[in-house]
Amino acid sequence: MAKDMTLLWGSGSPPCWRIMIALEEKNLQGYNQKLLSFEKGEHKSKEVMDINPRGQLPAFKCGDKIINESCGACFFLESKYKSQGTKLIPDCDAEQALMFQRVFEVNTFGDKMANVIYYNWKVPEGERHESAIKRNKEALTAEVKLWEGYLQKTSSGFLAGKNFSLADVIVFPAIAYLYRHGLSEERYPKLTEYYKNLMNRPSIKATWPPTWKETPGQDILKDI
Ligand SMILES: N[C@@H](CCC(=O)N[C@@H](CS)C(=O)NCC(=O)O)C(=O)O
Repeated sequence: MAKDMTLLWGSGSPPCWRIMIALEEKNLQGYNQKLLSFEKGEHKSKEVMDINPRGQLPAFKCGDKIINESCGACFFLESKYKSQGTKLIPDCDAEQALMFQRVFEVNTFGDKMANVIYYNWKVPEGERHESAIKRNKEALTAEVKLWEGYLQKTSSGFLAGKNFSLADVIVFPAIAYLYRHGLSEERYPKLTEYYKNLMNRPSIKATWPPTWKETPGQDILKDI
């Protein structure tokens, strides 16, 4: 079953990680996988471009079906293997609505995070401004406070309802990325509790980015 799936991935990439968590949760271990290096430019190789013409990771194939968009791949896996492993879409309307809401909010969250973490990479040297850096940091701070608030309102410890769902599969890697880049554990207690609880979940532990185990993180988000 999992043998006809192929995932080309990069360590630490939240989009790649979410597909790996979904595969674990759906008991789809044993898929073909290849860890590629962003540093070496392997995401621009022919092998990747043949699957993902944007030259981005993840590049994911299930049989002859290509689903590179990480959220799409997670929904596809849940839909195809509904009754296998963890049920990731709640039945209850209210929980399902919240799950969809949180899943698609991750795009805004990701953009705001990238605007801070990758500012120097995205903006050429002559076009950089202290005012833009400050504005991006303020926007990310407001965004992180929003997620801290969401978690204050849930008693389950999950993002959408009583159980672990696609919202957690998809958003957890982005939250972990914040901590990897130096987010204060003290300033966001609920987010930190969520992060620390879920980091021990078997699907998350089994797929923890290998490079994160080997190298220290950065402190770029320490004043967020
Ligand atoms: N929307 C895509 C985004 C994938 C993406 O941004 N991948 C990044 C790594 S996290 C990448 O490959 N960046 C290299 C590049 O764009 O050249 C998804 O969610 O799957």
